[in-house]
Amino acid sequence: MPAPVSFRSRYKPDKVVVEDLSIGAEPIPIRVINNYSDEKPNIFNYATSNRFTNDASKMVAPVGDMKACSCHPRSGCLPGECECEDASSLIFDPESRIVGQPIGTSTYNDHHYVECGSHCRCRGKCNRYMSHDYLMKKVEIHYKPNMGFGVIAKQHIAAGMPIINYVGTVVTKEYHDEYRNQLASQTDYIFDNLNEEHSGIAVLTDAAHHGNISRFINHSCDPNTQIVKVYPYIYAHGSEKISLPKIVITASQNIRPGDELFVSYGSSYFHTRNIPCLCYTFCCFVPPFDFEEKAQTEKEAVEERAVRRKAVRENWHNTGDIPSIDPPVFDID
Ligand SMILES: C[S@@+](CC[C@H](N)C(=O)[O-])C[C@H]1O[C@@H](n2cnc3c(N)ncnc32)[C@H](O)[C@@H]1O
Repeated sequence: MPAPVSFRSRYKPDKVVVEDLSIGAEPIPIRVINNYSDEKPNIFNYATSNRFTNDASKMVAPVGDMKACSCHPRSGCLPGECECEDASSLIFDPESRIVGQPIGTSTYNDHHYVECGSHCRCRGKCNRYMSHDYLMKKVEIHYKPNMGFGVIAKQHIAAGMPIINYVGTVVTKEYHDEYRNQLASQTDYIFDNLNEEHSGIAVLTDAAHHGNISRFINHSCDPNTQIVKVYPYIYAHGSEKISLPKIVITASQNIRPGDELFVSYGSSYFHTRNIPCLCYTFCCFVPPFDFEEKAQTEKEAVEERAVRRKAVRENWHNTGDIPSIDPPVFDID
């Protein structure tokens, strides 16, 4: 009689290539799984908060310049009474879930939230805050041949819940244009958190060398997360400086363990880089829409990515110091 095959032995365990990507910076370790090769993510500084180039930090208004709410600490900061609440386009329930707004879209420009904090009269005791500097959800980074590394949820995340802040080096657009050429293939991790609609000042968050797991979130034309801009203060009209929002990635639908997190980069991301979108969703809005044609371009894209990764790795081995091409920075948060 053949020996019974145990359920476990039929499945290969995941190959862990990094035990904790955050090297202890996050409360929950982040494993990196690559069942295809020994490749690890390119080297970067894992960080839980933004850092600013000198030019960008001069643009950010000091706390004293910004307005806050004058609610009593026990008032609960209710709509119609709280200035922070009234300045927000989103409403949150007591568990900090987005409610009262059609969710499921990813256009972050329409979604902003002003959270209360220690600078308000309520001292932030009202729980009207949603940006967490640390990762509050269990996730893993998994390698897939078509898109490279991506973020996989390892727990249920309810629709509307914040997941992680997009963290990187904050630079003004002008400054970035200047050093963009040096970075050439490193522009994959730039988030355009343009503040132009408020102040005319354009700011980017670049997570190429400094960032957290949000830099690994891949694109889908049918994403399950959306971006919310969270302002720490009420924007003071007429100010020459900006109130810089935190970029918070929130679940736009219920996410189950094993689901990959996707955000929408917008079609211009793919047009400017001339690469195909490989999300394979039926609502894919990036040409080519033909699956056969896409399969060919996918092969090219995978090859091209392998070449780019190799170049970055070689640069790292030769110079031993990729972060040296980063602009000078200092931390202000
Ligand atoms: C912000 S990075 C995401 C993390 C990346 N996968 C990695 O391994 O570092 C963006 C890059 O991931 C890949 N990518 C993400 N979503 C994709 C998609 N829908 N189709 C094709 N490539 C995608 C592209 O190479 C893109 O430039």
